[in-house]
Amino acid sequence: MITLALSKGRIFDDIQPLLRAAGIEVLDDPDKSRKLILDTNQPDVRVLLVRATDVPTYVQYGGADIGVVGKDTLLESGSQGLYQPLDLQIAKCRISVAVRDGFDYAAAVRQGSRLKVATKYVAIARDFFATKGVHVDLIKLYGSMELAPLTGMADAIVDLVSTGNTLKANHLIEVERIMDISSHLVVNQTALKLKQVPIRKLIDAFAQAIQK
Ligand SMILES: Nc1ncnc2c1ncn2[C@@H]1O[C@H](COP(=O)(O)OP(=O)(O)OP(=O)(O)O)[C@@H](O)[C@H]1O
Ligand SMILES: O=P(O)(O)OC[C@H]1O[C@H](OP(=O)(O)OP(=O)(O)O)[C@H](O)[C@@H]1O
Repeated sequence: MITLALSKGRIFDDIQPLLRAAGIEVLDDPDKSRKLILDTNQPDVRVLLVRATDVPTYVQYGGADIGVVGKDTLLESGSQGLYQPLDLQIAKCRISVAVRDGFDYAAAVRQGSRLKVATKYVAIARDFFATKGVHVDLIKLYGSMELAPLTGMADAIVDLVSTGNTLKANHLIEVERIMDISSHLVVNQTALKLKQVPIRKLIDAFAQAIQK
């Protein structure tokens, strides 16, 4: 049995074409069912639905053999002991710094001001600003980061950007791109040894499908 950990929503949706290319059809619809273990058309492949941030944990501790997770989550929460064989090139976005329209970020950086930065990505933000030599006070949030500059709680946010619509709708401007993000395949190292043939087969099928 191969157990694949996926998060509901964007990653679940975007991985479907790659699963199909590997001959795997998920039989349940996570939007219609409350089931957390989903069957597939392959009797020896099942899908676990977990929170995006929990995917590395399930794979690390062997609750799942493989998983699909954003690079942002891997960088932020660590990827200890995980084999990362493939960039799946799905759920593509970038992680950026954004400020309220009208806030002079360049001047603040130039003057060496201490910036208040709100983010879910504290580790990534700390690294980024440390490399730039910018002093920051980091405020950890779990969502709706856009509100922090709007309410005066922070000068800037570090968050994911894709179309830019969320920033635009909240009168925020992207001022720096920290890095590009996509989702990666992560594999439990013991599972890779014990179930080498089916896992390699799956990795190869995904790799081929990505190239098409
Ligand atoms: N707007 C976006 N466009 C493309 N990819 C995105 C976007 N937002 C997030 N992602 C990617 O998809 C992954 C999963 O995002 P999703 O919104 O499903 O979970 P989450 O809400 O970030 O996690 P959690 O439920 O654990 O809080 C993110 O880690 C990121 O890599
Ligand atoms: O540039 P855009 O295309 O507007 O995408 C960016 C938005 O996408 C993500 O939120 P998501 O849609 O995952 O909502 P959530 O964080 O509340 O889950 C991210 O946190 C941004 O808010």
